Amino acid sequence: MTAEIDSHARRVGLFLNLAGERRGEFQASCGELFNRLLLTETFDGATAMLARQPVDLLVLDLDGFDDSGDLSAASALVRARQGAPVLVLCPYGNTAWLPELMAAGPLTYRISPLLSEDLQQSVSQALTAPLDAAAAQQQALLDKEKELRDLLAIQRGVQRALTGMDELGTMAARICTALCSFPGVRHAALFHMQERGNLVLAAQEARNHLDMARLLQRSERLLQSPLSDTFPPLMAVGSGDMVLLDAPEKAGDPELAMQLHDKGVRMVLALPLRSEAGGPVQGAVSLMFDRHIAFSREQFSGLGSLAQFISFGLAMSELKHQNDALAGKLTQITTVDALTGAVNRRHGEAELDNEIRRARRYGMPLGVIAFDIDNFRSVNDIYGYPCGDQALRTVAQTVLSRLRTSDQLVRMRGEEFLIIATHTAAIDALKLAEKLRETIATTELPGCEMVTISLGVAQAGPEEGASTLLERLDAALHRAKRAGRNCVELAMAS
Ligand SMILES: Nc1nc2c(ncn2[C@@H]2O[C@H](COP(=O)(O)OP(=O)(O)OP(=O)(O)O)[C@@H](O)[C@H]2O)c(=O)[nH]1
Repeated sequence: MTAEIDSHARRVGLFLNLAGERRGEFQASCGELFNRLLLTETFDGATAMLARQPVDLLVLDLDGFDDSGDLSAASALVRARQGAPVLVLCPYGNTAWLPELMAAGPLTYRISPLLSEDLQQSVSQALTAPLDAAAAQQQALLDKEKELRDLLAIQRGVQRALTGMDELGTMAARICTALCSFPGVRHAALFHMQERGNLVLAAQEARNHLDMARLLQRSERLLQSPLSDTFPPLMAVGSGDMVLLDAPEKAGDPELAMQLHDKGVRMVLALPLRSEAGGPVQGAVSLMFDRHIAFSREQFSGLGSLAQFISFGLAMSELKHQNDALAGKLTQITTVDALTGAVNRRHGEAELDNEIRRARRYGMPLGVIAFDIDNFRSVNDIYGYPCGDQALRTVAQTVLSRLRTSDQLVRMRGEEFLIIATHTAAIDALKLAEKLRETIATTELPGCEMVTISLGVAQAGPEEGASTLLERLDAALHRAKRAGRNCVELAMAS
C-alpha cells in the first residue's frame, strides 16, 4: 500500500451501479483507497446507506442507467449529499446528464470507460480534503472568476460575429474564429442542417491543421457518415444533446482516435443548435481542446447559452435569406411583364426618368428606341391569340438577347416596346435599331409566319423630359409605319 493510500485510511466510500461485475471491478481497483467500501445496486439502497452512516465519497457510476427516472433519482442523491464529495462516472453518450446533475449540487465527474489507474487517481483526488480550506476556497474563487471572464470574452466574440446578419457561410466562419479564442480550443466547427436532413460542414477554424472534411471524408450528408454514432458533433445532432468526449479513444473508433491524437486533440465538446427548447435541431458546434478541462456547472450553462445564441443568429440569417428571396420575387412580380419578360410600363417609365436624370448629371448621351410589331392584328386573326402571345414572347426575347445588360426593354402596351440604351448617342442607337430590325425580320416564329418591326430612334436632348422624348419617338415610329413598315426612322431634333 502506498503512502497516499495510507493517508486515506478510515475513509468510507459508497459505490452505486446496477451491475455486479462493475461493482466488483471498482472494489478491485479502488477498494484499498477506502477503509470501508459500501457497494449498492439501487438508488434506494444508496439512500438508506447514506442515512445510516457518514460517507466520505459517493461514487455514482451511471453506466447502464438510461432513463430520465434514473437521472432524477441520481440528482436526488447528489442533492442529499449537501456538498459532501460526489464523483460521477458518466458514460460517453450520456454526457448531457452532467449539467443536469450539477444543478443538484457540487460534484466532480469523469467520463467512462476509464482506465483503472485513471479511476484510482480520480477517486484519490475526490477523497483528498484540501489542507488549507481557506486557500482552496480563495483558489476556487479565482478559478471561477477566470472561467467567467473566458466565457464572457467568447460570448462577446460570438456576438460580434452575429452582428451584420451576413450570409450563413460568412457568419459561420466568423463564429468559428470567435470560438477558437476560448482557452484550449484548437479547432472549432459549425455544422448546419439543410433541407431534407442534409447535415453539412458550414465552417471550421483550425489552429492545429485539422481538416474536418478530411477527417469525416465528406462535408455533406454527414449523418450518413460511418462516424455518426461515434463522433461528438454528429451524435449531438442525432440526439439533440450535448456530447463530451474527454479522450479520443473513448469514442471507440481507433482510426478516429489516432487522427485526433495526431492533431493534439485531448477533448471534444459538441453542442446541438436549436433556436427554441424542444425545437428541431439546426446543427451543432464542435470544439476540440488541446487539454482536458473539468467543466464547471457555470461553464456548461454558459456554453449552452452560447449555443442557443448561435442558433438564434443562424435562424435570423436564414430568415433574412428567405426574406431577400421573397423581396426579389416581389420586385420581379411588380416590375416585370409576365408574358414577355420585359420591364413593365410603370417601372419602365420610372427607369426612363432615372436614366434621363443620370445622363444629364454625368453629361452622357442616352439613346431611346420605340418599336412596334407590324400588322400584328393579322397574326392574331390568322393564327389565334395564343400564337400571337408566343410571337410577342419570341420577339421580346430575341431583342433582349441582342441588348447590353445595361440596356432595358420595356413593354409599353400591346405590341409596342421601348428600349432605353444608356451611354448611347443617336448614331449608335440607329445602328442598334437597324440590327434589331434585321434580326426580327429573319427570326422564325413558332407556329406562325415571320413578322417585321418598325422603329423610331431618338437621343434625349440636354434639357428634355420623358414626355417630349416619347412624343418625338412616337412621331418617328408613325413615319416608319407610313414609310411602309419594317424600317427605322430617326426622330426630329428636340
Ligand atoms: N396575342 C396578343 N396580341 C396582343 C397583345 N396585346 C396587343 N395585341 C394585339 O396587337 C394588335 C395591335 O394591332 P394594331 O394596333 O392595329 O397594330 P398592327 O396590327 O400591329 O398594325 P401596325 O402597328 O399598324 O403595323 C391587336 O390585334 C391587339 O389585340 C397581347 O398581349 N397578345
